[in-house]
Amino acid sequence: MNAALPYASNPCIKARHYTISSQSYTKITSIKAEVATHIPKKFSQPELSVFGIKSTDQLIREIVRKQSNSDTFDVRRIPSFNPMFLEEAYGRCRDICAEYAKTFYLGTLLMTEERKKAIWAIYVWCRRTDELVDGPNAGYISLAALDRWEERLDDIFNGRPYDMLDAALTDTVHKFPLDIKPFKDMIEGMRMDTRKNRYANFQELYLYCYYVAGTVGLMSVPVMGIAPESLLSAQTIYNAALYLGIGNQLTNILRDVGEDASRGRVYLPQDELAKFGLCDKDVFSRKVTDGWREFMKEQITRARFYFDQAEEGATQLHKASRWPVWSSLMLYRMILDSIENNNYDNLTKRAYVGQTQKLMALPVAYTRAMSNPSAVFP
Ligand SMILES: CC(C)=CCC/C(C)=C/CC/C(C)=C/CC/C(C)=C/[C@@H]1[C@@H](COP(=O)(O)OP(=O)(O)O)[C@]1(C)CC/C=C(\C)CC/C=C(\C)CCC=C(C)C
Ligand SMILES: [Mn+2]
Repeated sequence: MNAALPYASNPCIKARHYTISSQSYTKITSIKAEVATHIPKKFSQPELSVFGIKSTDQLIREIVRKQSNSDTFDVRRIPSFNPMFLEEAYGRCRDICAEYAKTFYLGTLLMTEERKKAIWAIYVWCRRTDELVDGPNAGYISLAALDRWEERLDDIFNGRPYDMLDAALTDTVHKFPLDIKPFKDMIEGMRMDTRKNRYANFQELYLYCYYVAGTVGLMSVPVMGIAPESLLSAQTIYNAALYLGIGNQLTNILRDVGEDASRGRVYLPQDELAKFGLCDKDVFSRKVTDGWREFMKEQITRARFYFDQAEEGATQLHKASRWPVWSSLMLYRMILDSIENNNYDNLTKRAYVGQTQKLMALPVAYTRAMSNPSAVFP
């Protein structure tokens, strides 16, 4: 199908005429087959340094250096919590994770006791952070409130938690070498969400995805642990964690197009919508056209690319963490299949993965997770 749209019939095109030949479109759809062998220019990772902030390589290098060198690691006051208090704190984190994130919660049940508690504590902090701008009270959020939330984060890391849920994270940062930087960057992502509800291009969207989701990957690696027998560098594995977060967020954005539009938010890159003769009006009209389907095929291909890049790192994690991470990776990626099965109607339908499908994926995730980590991919 030629996705070219004549100028006259396209209500969204203002000053420029966009065409995409069928040959180049075939090239894009065939890129999926190539993605396992090399990183095609089209989907190479945009660099954060273009925004005047540290590149992801620099960011990860600093985190890895800090975490591998205990005497430079942030000195924290060692909290002395009552064991009963901590048990209740983690129990509340567990209940929140089970209630609000069934897929992640299923993944955590495959983890060791200490790791699952740590992820529940990290999840709760992430969910509370997200709820500041996405929750029922988001209308009252201010930059001052986000600054106060960041001060509370500093207190958590300094052994002075504000409440029981914060205390679970204080205990976690004392048990695992978590760095505060990804947590601070997630708060920066929420500041970005309060001032920005359109994204001109993928570079801008990538920055947002790093802030709200890539950071989750960076937070999680010290808890998941790296396989001692892994031949890959920590930097490579952290990059994979970043990719998993990016893949999750891109998928989340594609799943929630309708829901986000009803809140006046369009995360889809404006220049890529325009390339297919689309604009915000098409999103708000909820009309699933052929142009929309072609646009969605490219978006799904790119999201899958990031999951594919994460696979290499997931296999290099500590043996006890690989199955939960592989499960989470596969289950979230299956949302993309659901969007395809809905014939790309993510404007009126919310794609989901049924419980049976989730359970059937677990043994497949297990076999993928148990492949040999020292078999470094070509
Ligand atoms: C088992 C497992 C993977 C656990 C990770 C659980 C965890 C800590 C998740 C935090 C999720 C969260 C609430 C983040 C706040 C911002 C936000 C909402 C991010 C989006 C998540 C989806 O949330 P939800 O589906 O509830 O969406 P709605 O709010 O309803 O729209 C995100 C899409 C980001 C999620 C990112 C990850 C889960 C990244 C996980 C990466 C790792 C665990 C790294 C693994 C390591 C390697 C080497 C691959
Ligand atoms: Mn969402």
